[in-house]
Amino acid sequence: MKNEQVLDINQAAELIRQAHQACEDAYAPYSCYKVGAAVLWESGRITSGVNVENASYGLTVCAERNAVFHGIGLGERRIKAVAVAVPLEEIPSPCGACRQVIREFASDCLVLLSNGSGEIRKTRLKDLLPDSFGPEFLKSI
Ligand SMILES: O=c1ccn([C@H]2C[C@H](O)[C@@H](CO)O2)c(=O)[nH]1
Ligand SMILES: [Zn+2]
Repeated sequence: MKNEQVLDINQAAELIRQAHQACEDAYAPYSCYKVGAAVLWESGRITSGVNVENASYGLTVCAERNAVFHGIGLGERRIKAVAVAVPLEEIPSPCGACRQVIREFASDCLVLLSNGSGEIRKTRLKDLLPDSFGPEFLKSI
């Protein structure tokens, strides 16, 4: 049940810092809504990502998914926590697609949402995506 563990305060601060730092490189020329995300894996590694928009709007990929996919490509499989940061007043909230992608690698995990003033909303994947569908459902097939 490692996913249920509470994060060390320094790890949480570092995760949020990396999400904010990533946010600076977000590519969001159409929405101008820049997002940075950082994922803490069970290994202790942190990967980050930004939203990448496209002139063909539907090809846009969120910061959260890019941060997760970066870790998967490095061999990571278990997410411990995710931080999402925006440089605005409104605290961000991951979209449904990103919640489901995080769910693939964590049945539950800490989710830290931070705005431009450094305010933090602390929540959990289970609260953001209740009664979720995940890999275990396919194990009996
Ligand atoms: O949690 C979120 C919400 C939105 N976006 C991106 C997608 C798009 O580029 C822009 C506006 O939706 O923000 C993210 O990266 N993460
Ligand atoms: Zn998303």
